[in-house]
Amino acid sequence: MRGANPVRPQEGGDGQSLWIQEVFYTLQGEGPFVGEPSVFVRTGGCNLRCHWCDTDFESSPWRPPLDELLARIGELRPAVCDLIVLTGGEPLRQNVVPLIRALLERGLRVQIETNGTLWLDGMPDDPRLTIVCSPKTPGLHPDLVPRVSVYKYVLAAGESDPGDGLPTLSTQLPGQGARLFRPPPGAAVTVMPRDDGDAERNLANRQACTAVALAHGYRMSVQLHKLLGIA
Ligand SMILES: C[S@@+](CC[C@H](N)C(=O)[O-])C[C@H]1O[C@@H](n2cnc3c(N)ncnc32)[C@H](O)[C@@H]1O
Ligand SMILES: Nc1nc2[nH]cc(C(=O)O)c2c(=O)[nH]1
Ligand code: SF4
Ligand SMILES: [Mg+2]
Repeated sequence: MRGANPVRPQEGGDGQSLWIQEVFYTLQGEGPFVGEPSVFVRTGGCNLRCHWCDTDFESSPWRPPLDELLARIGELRPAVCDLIVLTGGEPLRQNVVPLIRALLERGLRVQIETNGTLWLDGMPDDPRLTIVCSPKTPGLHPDLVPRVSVYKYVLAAGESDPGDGLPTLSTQLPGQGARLFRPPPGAAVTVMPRDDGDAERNLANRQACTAVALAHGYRMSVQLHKLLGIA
């Protein structure tokens, strides 16, 4: 929300009802499953406030019971799609473990998009659960790090470290220096150009991101959905 959202702490709760911004059927536009038909579940609220965040996650009053949410996912999901993406806002801010368990029990795959600062006890350890972490802070939750499949860094021109190409500025405070979390050796790293809402800057961000990917051997992900003009 371009740094305009309230910072909300992690909620406890039994996960039997969740605050949901939207549920929609689209193509995964980012990361390891890019291009795959997916049902997105966007949870409300976030525990961070990234000044360049491109997403609204505060405008929905919907807090359905789990069964109602699962029914909505079922309505939107054609049989050809078995991928559910949990995003937000910050999906691990709420207790999404019961939702994840219910989706896995239905034979579906689940991918989480997370900022990596939170964790939930009882998170299933299932090969059909994929955690993609997009670091925003110098530190991540220690229990999350071993569960991350891919680290996906958002990059802007002139804001990456010449040593490893990864971000050098704070995502929370415009213009402030910060060395964001660095992945463990051998971890899968994807870089993705930041959408600054300006064609010229976005071109520079894509060019810078391409150069970093080529120089450091990272995978490059563009936000496919924005190129296609879909949600
Ligand atoms: C809106 S966030 C929600 C999930 C989680 N809070 C996170 O940050 O990973 C989903 C993805 O969009 C990325 N993102 C947010 N704003 C962006 C922007 N302006 N340009 C490119 N990617 C952006 C985030 O880094 C993250 O990978
Ligand atoms: N199509 C599409 N793919 C996405 N991948 C991550 C997204 C997000 O906002 O978490 C996103 C999104 O908002 N739309
Ligand atoms: S952590 Fe994710 S949802 Fe929260 S403000 Fe940053 S990019 Fe947006
Ligand atoms: Mg998005």
